[in-house]
Amino acid sequence: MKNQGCQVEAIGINYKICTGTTEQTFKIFRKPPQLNNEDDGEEPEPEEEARNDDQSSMCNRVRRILWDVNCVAKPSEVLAVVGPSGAGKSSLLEILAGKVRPTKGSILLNQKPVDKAQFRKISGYVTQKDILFPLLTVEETLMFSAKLRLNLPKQQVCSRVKSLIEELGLGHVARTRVGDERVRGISGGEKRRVSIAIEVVHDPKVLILDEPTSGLDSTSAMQIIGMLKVMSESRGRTIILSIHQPGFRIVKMFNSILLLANGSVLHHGTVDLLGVNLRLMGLELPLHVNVVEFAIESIETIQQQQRCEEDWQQVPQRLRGTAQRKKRNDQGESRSGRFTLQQLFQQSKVTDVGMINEEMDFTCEFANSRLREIIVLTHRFAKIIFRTKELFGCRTIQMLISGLVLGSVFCHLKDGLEGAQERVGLNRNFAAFLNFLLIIWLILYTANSVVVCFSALVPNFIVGNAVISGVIGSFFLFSGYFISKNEIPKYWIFMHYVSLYKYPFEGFLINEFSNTKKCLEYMFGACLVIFLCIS
Ligand SMILES: Nc1ncnc2c1ncn2[C@@H]1O[C@H](COP(=O)(O)OP(=O)(O)OP(=O)(O)O)[C@@H](O)[C@H]1O
Repeated sequence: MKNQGCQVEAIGINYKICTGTTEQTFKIFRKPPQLNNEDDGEEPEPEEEARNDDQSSMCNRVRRILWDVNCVAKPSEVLAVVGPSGAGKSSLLEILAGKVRPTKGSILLNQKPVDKAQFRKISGYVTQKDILFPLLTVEETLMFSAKLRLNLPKQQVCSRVKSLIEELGLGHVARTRVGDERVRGISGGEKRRVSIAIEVVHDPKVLILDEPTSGLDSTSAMQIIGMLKVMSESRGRTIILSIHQPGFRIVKMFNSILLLANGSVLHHGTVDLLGVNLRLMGLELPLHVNVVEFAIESIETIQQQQRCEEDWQQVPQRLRGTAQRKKRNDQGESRSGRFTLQQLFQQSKVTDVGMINEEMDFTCEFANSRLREIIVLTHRFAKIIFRTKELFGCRTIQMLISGLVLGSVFCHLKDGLEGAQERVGLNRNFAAFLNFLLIIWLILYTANSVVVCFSALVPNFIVGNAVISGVIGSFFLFSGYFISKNEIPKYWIFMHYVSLYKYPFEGFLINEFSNTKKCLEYMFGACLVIFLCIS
């Protein structure tokens, strides 16, 4: 595979979510609604129209998350997405990473529509929340990630992981378990670095990071962004990251900034350009505040001005012209030198797309075969299971008890036909079929309710897991499916009545066989026993 860069471009991204539904009945069978062009004032595209039709009946409240977002991230550059909390940074990154489908707009990779599957192979995405295996050590976590994503000899994989650990300042915790809220492990900042390392280990062409510096001290944050900067410059990688309150030195490392507020782009360009625009608007940068921080702080003003502008757009053109002339005379355009913030910010949109080679070769396979992936994943799973001593112990005890119970139930079973259930064709009757569906539906809901009930009662996942499999298993065992009520030893009979499977099982029998006059036992070709009813 050639060492080429990737330009990632977002064009006209709109993203809306449905926050209220009218029809809840079939919601579980559908994807969460993400609604379209209700207030666009634009013709929906065919695909959107279809989705709209499907969902419009369900959604009565739509929330706009992103609105006409355009941006470009070039190879060898770091694009920082900034903005206040809730501005839509994470949503945009999820869309760029192909995790979420936008309501409208497209993502281009080197000026071609992105192929999601291919993009996943050449990119890395670090989510805002650290999703790690608490029982693995830092080194093991990275080793498994490297083994899955690299097709290199073990020695090289080890040395790459070791150097990454050193580079990210994780050397002192390399052999410490990651941990979670139950078992104390590495710190929050160290977890953040591990999450980054997992995605960096295979050296992706495009790296998308959602707040990589959150929870880090300023030195560590500097170190991380510095590492990403080096990655982008030396290897031509494209880095897109979101960040809150970057320091002076960090801001200097960004090649371009995308300032978001309320899902709209207020600035897309260099940091210097952002400073120039703010000054042109009469917003003087205070001492000891960097330009990005100041721009975020000034967003209130921008939003106010936007609202004024929107109101202004409502005024008829004729009146607007008169008022405009009056305003110019009153203030003197050249004296103030002020433009609306929106106008100025829009001017700074990046237009220089640069020279990108559209013929870049992206055909690459996964690093390892499916078989090897399964082996690596099985190894990891086995390690985790072995380390979950409580779960391992509970499962072993549970298996032993189940074995003993099974043995005690079936040890006196008679040979021959007696006690065995006959399996014959189901009742071919529409009412019986509907009844069958109803029973299935009831079983599903009953099982669901039992699980929810036990999950509320037990203290944690491990105990819950063991209890629920034991309870469900014994319910199944004593339901009458394997052994009839009369054959169950007296000391276990209570379980038959407690079993939640007994009732649907009998319901099925009644539904399928009652009054069907099916023959249950033949002798010399003649029917001996007919299924009339079940008591
Ligand atoms: N699935 C969803 N359901 C409801 N609201 C959502 C959903 N996804 C995003 N939002 C809302 O969209 C807005 C933007 O969210 P997003 O997480 O993208 O913001 P952000 O800029 O990354 O915020 P922060 O910096 O706090 O992480 C928020 O107000 C959030 O509540």
